[in-house]
Amino acid sequence: MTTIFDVKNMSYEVNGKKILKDISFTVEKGEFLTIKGPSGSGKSTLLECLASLISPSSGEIYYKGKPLSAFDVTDYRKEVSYGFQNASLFGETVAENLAFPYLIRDQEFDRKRALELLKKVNLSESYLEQKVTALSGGEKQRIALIRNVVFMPEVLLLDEVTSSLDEATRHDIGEAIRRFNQEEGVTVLWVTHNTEEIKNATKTMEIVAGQVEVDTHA
Ligand SMILES: Nc1ncnc2c1ncn2[C@@H]1O[C@H](COP(=O)(O)OP(=O)(O)OP(=O)(O)O)[C@@H](O)[C@H]1O
Repeated sequence: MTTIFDVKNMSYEVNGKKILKDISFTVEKGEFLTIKGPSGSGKSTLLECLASLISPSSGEIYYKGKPLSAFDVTDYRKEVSYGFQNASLFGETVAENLAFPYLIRDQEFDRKRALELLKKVNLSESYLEQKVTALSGGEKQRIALIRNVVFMPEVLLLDEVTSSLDEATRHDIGEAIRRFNQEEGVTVLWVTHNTEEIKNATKTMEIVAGQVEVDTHA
């Protein structure tokens, strides 16, 4: 088994207040972990640390055995992709957004791959040429999700990506995430409170008073 994350005695402190208190846990390759906890408990803070957007105040996060601080951030982001609520799209069209991952890799846009991904989140091919300003919130969220997996990452970190959406859209996105995990082996860490979404997980983590409690689903 490959250990993806090994979090060792990590704390995160802001303005003298300890949000995460000396937490330790591991995440193995292919796991589907959901993270829950009361508002303000530190769920986003934890994901932001794992995404290398912020640094822990103390302790260390190892990614595949190497401390996060030793990685080049650009290389790291290619492997560990981060999606959040109300993710913003840019440019004019959906195609521009899905072409962006190719642009930063100096590669030619693969239209076929883009169409295949649209299908995975239940959107028709015509969406490729749609203007981003014409999309609904749920459509934007689906495009943002597939933009994260144009080049399949090793890890998907997701922060409440479905919380403002209706049940049907939620289901579509949840199903796509489940498939990325089961069919493509992506390791998923997903902040969500939705019981349907939690059911797909192999583990649930709860953050309570700065500590993590892990429940391995039997
Ligand atoms: N940059 C910051 N400056 C001040 N306080 C911060 C900062 N970042 C986080 N916090 C505080 O840390 C705590 C944890 O925030 P975080 O966003 O991680 O919680 P959360 O569990 O994701 O909450 P929610 O479910 O409401 O999104 C909160 O009390 C928040 O106000």
